[in-house]
Amino acid sequence: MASLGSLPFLLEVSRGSNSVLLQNRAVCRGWPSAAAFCRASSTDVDGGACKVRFLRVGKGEILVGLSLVSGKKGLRAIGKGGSFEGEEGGDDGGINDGDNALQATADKREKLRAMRRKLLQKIVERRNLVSSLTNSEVKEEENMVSYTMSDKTSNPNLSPSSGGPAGRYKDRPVSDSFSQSNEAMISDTPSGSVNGSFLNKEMESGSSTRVEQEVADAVGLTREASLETAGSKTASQVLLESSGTYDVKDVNLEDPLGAKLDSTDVEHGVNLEEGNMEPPPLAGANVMNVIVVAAECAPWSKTGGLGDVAGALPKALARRGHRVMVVAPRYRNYAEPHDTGVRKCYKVNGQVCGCYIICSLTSRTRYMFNFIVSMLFAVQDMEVIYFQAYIDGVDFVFIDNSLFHHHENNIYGGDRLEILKRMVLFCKAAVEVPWHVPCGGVCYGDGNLVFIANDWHTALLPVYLKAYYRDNGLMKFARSVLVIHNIAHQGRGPVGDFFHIDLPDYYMDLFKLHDPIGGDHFNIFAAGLKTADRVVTVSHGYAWELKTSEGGWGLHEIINQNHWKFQGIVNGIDTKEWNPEFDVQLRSDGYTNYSLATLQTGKPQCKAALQQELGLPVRDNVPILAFIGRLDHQKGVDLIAEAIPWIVGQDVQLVMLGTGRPDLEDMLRRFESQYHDKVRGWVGFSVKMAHRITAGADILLMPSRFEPCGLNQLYAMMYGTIPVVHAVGGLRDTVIQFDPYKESGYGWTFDRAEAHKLKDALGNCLNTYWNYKESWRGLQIRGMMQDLSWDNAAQRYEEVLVAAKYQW
Ligand SMILES: Nc1ncnc2c1ncn2[C@@H]1O[C@H](COP(=O)(O)OP(=O)(O)O[C@H]2O[C@H](CO)[C@@H](O)[C@H](O)[C@H]2O)[C@@H](O)[C@H]1O
Repeated sequence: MASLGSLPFLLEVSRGSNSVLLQNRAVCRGWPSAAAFCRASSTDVDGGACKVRFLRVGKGEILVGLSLVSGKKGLRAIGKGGSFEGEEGGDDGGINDGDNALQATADKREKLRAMRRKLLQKIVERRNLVSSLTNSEVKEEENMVSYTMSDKTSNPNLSPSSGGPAGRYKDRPVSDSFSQSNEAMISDTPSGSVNGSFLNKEMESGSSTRVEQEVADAVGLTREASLETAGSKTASQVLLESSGTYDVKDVNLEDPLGAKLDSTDVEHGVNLEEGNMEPPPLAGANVMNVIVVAAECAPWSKTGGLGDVAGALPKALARRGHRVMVVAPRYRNYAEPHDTGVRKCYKVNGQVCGCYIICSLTSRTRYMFNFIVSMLFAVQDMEVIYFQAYIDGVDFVFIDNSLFHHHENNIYGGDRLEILKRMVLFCKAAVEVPWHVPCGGVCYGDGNLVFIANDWHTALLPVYLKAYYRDNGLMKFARSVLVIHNIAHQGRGPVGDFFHIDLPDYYMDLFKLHDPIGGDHFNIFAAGLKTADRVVTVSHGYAWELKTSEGGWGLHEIINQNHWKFQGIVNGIDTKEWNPEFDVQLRSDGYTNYSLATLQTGKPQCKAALQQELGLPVRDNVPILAFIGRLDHQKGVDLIAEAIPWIVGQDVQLVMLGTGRPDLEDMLRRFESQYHDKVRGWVGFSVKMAHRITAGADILLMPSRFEPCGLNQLYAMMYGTIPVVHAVGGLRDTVIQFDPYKESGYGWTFDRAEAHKLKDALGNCLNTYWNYKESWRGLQIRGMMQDLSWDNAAQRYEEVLVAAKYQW
């Protein structure tokens, strides 16, 4: 029995030759006087000897070692009144570390203390720097706001840089959210970096990498173990924790030291609790490295909802404590990311040598066929350059190659083989990012790693992960999750397309799908669904629909066969980008920000500004109906067209914004010229107008034939705009029908994608708008009060990531 007094301690349970059981390690920290306990899971101790040791990192400078040997399940070590004892067959062998070990550990501890002193010194220096900058920051923020208000540049996303403390962005355009994030970084970060988010990260990591290693050394862990122990914490978190300022309340949360030190550092007089401490990760012990791979990512590239999700979900995952990266193609020269200097070559558009050999071994004819294919489509070594930026807690990595250039307005454009070539290169380059691209000085590595691929464009990633790496004993701990945003697009082609994706012959079956009409074809989504460790879709309603022959678009059987790994999670929204209170698009041209408290004045002002901007009669008492979206069959814009004679017969105004099918674009233009006093059809992609219409309109129409989730109805509700939707997919999940008796619900729904159904629902909606003002206000308030943020969804995603991680 060893007395510990009342000092902080770390209890570490290990088994066999591993000094640390990374996945099943049980750690206990706290004060021995409390009844702290550590329970090792049965897999830790069943049938094997366990060693338990205490590491003390406190002022008393006492180290106590103690061994427990147990062949039984449920080993427990219980601390009571400053002493520890083994239970259930545990044998408290007493202190068994020799003097030498004690001396070595004492040395390490001394090293740690020196590091901590150095670190605290840095914190003091940086804090002083921050306070000296505070005044100038405030001024510069004001400047930036006024600059943005007068901004009349054509790109709605860009406003001139404040040229403020984020000196990195000085003298060049930077999106408003980036300016904000840089400012937030400057004020939030305990170290008070003045160099903008990316430099801040670099600064943190530059020193933290060293410190991490030293900390790991000091407690006898390998570097990998240390990184994995710290889970996916950012370098700054590791730093803070190693400096003892991390107030750990969750017993599952692990850090290399595990010691809670006094928050007031006597030597330097720094009260760390007053600083901007990062709270413990919400993900607890589940923190991991997450890489979201998508063909588009807002605000850099966006054709629709996928861009929004790729821009927002990662931030929510990062807020939970995960180390998160987004990988997207670099379609043009973006302002924020910098060249990492990393260059790699990947083969595209043909067979790899290994594949030729396999083919030649199996069949002479196949060899000949491959040979001809390779003659027709020469194998090319394409060099990619990796760019990187760190914004809002997320690493954004952009893959550069001339194949991607100038495609930001035409991401899925070009002929089938061109798109395929882009996606092959993108997926090949993305899957190796965790090996090659240092983010904040440290690569993600492939342990504790989950990729999140999105739609067919990146559905090759799970396949490459398996075929190139896991089948060959590499990336053994990396997993993949595939998210279905829209099953209608699948990456289909003739079977011969298989020879462009560089996979061994025996992978062909994954891609081959029989179409009742077209016969056998090549299908990328099918292969991704079969290969991914988990599959998610973006609402519960759509998850159900995908399993039906009507909703699965030919993939329902595969989805049903993989039911066990399939799940619906309703999208969230970026409540910073899409929030009437902070929306930067509402700060000029007569628009105004508003909240629930100022809804009664703010929204009418936005409405008047919208009418003014679009040249519609400025009238407060006329409801504005809006449609925003891609002009295609999915979105049901033709149902609005069918209902237009009835619509224009009402005292309403109609505003439609969209791009897509040329015939539907023409239709918008025609409506505008035909009903010029009531209808506006804006053909084009304008983020600014999407925000302004959402704020100024009273009613949003979403007659989608199918809608996996739908984001516009969520944005509408946040802005007090009432949705009228076809109850399908995610629209059914998110828009609850208004009940006038209970005064509940968020809008109107109709059950079939037919024009008369739309008219019925819209008629009821307009009746309420004109005659039941209180009910209308109730609808607005309920909609605005919902928590539609990504935080809930991120938690659900985390469950999926964990399930994937532990799947073998
Ligand atoms: N002309 C235009 N100008 C400016 N902005 C425009 C625009 N047209 C569309 N947008 C914007 O693009 C986004 C569209 O999001 P949606 O979720 O409605 O659609 P999408 O069908 O692309 O996404 C797919 O993926 C998402 C994400 O999972 C699912 O919600 C959805 O159901 C599924 O079809 C919104 O941010 C909208 O404002």
